[in-house]
Formats: sequence, structure tokens, C-alpha cells
Amino acid sequence: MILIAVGNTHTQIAHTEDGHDFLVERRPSSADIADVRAQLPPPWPRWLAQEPVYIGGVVPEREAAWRAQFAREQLCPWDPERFHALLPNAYRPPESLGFDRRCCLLAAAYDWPGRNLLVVDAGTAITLDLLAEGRFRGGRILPGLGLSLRALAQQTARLPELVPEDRTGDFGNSTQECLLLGVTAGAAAAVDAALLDGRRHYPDLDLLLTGGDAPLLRQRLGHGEVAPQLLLRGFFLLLQ
Ligand SMILES: Nc1ncnc2c1ncn2[C@@H]1O[C@H](COP(=O)(O)OP(=O)(O)OP(=O)(O)O)[C@@H](O)[C@H]1O
Ligand SMILES: CC(C)(CO)[C@@H](O)C(=O)NCCC(=O)O
Ligand SMILES: [K+]
Repeated sequence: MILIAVGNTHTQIAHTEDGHDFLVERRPSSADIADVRAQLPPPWPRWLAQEPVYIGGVVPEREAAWRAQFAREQLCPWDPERFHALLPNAYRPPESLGFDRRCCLLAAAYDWPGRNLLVVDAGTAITLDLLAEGRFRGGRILPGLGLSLRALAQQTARLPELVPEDRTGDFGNSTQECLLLGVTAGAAAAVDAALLDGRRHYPDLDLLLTGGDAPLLRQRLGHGEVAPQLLLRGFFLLLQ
């Protein structure tokens, strides 16, 4: 089957047979979809013409554009509200909880059974979602690393636009170092603060990281487990 997960910055086009191993192509979500499809290497053209396709995401207009790429027989409908039957929660209104957050939470609940986890998805936005005693307990939404850097560059005269990268040390002695350290150490501190807050209720709370900036955050934090395919795994589980 084909899973297409549309994020605000990147779209993952994934092929899986068993829901464990995923072959993934990542493309900017803003790219022309017909071009993306035409440029995928073999055996993608055959897969995209023959296999059942499931589309989900957090950008409705882009999801609709992907849907328009496929024959009606190939497109499989699925029920996003099934999440709420699988993982009890008090999110209101229920339908507003982001697709990516649902997927990551569901995968965490199924693949780390019985564990209390802070599920962190570091993409365009960073979401910190608390999974404890079999329930989604609530979360936090922060600007992502790339977004923070872009916003700082756009709203100031003298800050350059940088892409996130690792910097060792705690305090910078150049504009670049100050920006990179400020944004990465700031996000890492936000993760640690959420862990501390969560551990007041759930002392055995552990950290699970995914998303484009998960490796960078993990490096800065010095702890936490990185699960690169958490979203796709959860998308697959949501369809079962
Ligand atoms: N063109 C771009 N615009 C914004 N961020 C980019 C771009 N290219 C790479 N990035 C990096 O990607 C991060 C955004 O997350 P990325 O898209 O890699 O992960 P994701 O989990 O797939 O996110 P999303 O689902 O929000 O698209 C940014 O913080 C930045 O480091
Ligand atoms: C928070 C983001 C942007 C993270 O990708 C996404 O999950 C989203 O658009 N969510 C909808 C709002 C919500 O989750 O409450
Ligand atoms: K994301």
C-alpha cells in the first residue's frame, strides 16, 4: 500500500507491505505534485498506478491536490475519528487534533505498550504530547527550529536566515552561533521542561522523538529515543 502524509513543510510518500518497513520519499509539500509523481524512480510509477493509496495530512488543500492524482478505485477512504476510539483523550473539539499528532501518539501507544511517554514531533511546529496510563493527556505546540530561525530573520533587520544545525557550547560569540544556540537550546529546554512537568504526575515518563529535527534535538538533549517512522507507523495502525 501507499501512504501519503502531507506535512506543512515536507510530504512523505511511503510504500509498505507490513506496516513495519517503509520505503519513503520526502518532498517539499509546496512542490508541484504532478512533477513529484513523474520524477519518482522505479518501482514507484508501478506502485503509484496499482496499489491502494491512503492520503492524510495537516494541509487540506495539498491533500486534495494529491487525491486528484489517483484513480477513484485506488483511493481508499479511512476514518480519522477512529483515533478517538483507539486512544482515549479529552481534546476539544476532538476533530481539531492534528493528523500527525494522532499518528505519532497511536504508534507510541501500540509499539511502546504500557509506557508513559512524552511524544515529541519536531517539524515545522514542535508538538509535545503526553501519553500516560493509556490516554492522551494533552500537549503543547511550539514553533519549530526552522520556523523560529525564519521568523527571526524576517522580523529583524540584521539577523540572517539560517537553517537549523548543531552547535556545541552554551553561549555564542557570533550572530550565527547565538541564533543557532538560542533556537536549538531553547527548544531542547522546552522539551526538558515538559518532561519535568509531566514527571510530577508520571515519574517514569520517557522521551520519544520524531520529525525532521529530531536528530538535532536529540543531540542537544543528550537523552531520548528517536523513532524516525513514528508518524507513518501510526498512519498504518490507524487504518487497521
Ligand atoms: N524548505 C524548508 N522550509 C522549512 N524547513 C525546512 C526546509 N527544508 C528543510 N527544513 C527543515 O525541516 C524542518 C521542518 O521539519 P521537516 O519538514 O523536516 O519535518 P517534518 O516532521 O516532516 O515536518 P512537517 O511535517 O511539519 O513538514 C525545519 O526545522 C528545517 O530544519
Ligand atoms: C500542530 C501541527 C501544525 C503540527 O504539525 C498540526 O498537528 C496541526 O495543524 N494541528 C491542528 C491543531 C491541533 O492539533 O490542535
Ligand atoms: K510535524
